[in-house]
Amino acid sequence: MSQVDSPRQDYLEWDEYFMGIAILTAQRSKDPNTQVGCVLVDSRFRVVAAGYNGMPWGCADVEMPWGKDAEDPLNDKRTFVCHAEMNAVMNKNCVDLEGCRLYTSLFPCNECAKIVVQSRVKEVIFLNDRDSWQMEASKSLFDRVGITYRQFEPKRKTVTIDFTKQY
Ligand SMILES: Nc1ccn([C@H]2C[C@H](O)[C@@H](COP(=O)(O)O)O2)c(=O)n1
Ligand SMILES: [Zn+2]
Repeated sequence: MSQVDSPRQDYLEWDEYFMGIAILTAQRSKDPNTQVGCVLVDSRFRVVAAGYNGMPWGCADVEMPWGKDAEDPLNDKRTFVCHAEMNAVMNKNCVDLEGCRLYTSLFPCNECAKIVVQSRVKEVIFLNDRDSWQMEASKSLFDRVGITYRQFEPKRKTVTIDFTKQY
């Protein structure tokens, strides 16, 4: 058996690891159009929260609207769905989120930005962005209060999870 005395080089970097968890978390979402995942990480690189977009607790997914109906807000998912970021903050397993980093697969909307600010998160790392007034409002809010944000720049294209492999 061959022995090596040097550490692995191909390990995941922190950003890849946490964004990977956010993307995996998004796979729990029932939204047929867009699945978003979010992870909160403390200053000691511990995951303290995770969330994905979904209907509020107790709502039967099959009874809720999943489309966007501009005519009838009661038949529009946007009226009801809880965003990944909000769910992550609500699900935190620590007392407060001051100084935490937030990893999200989609830039936070203006409503979640308010929650992010109030939680004293210090940095937002996002995978994708949208050209919308909601995201623009979030950026102006983050700029005002000094929350930094940056797009995740992957060094690798894929991370494979193979349930059939022996780990
Ligand atoms: N930062 C965000 C942005 C959006 N979401 C959720 C809200 C909806 O469930 C979905 C977007 O649906 P679409 O407009 O693409 O039909 O993503 C979120 O959780 N976090
Ligand atoms: Zn939001």
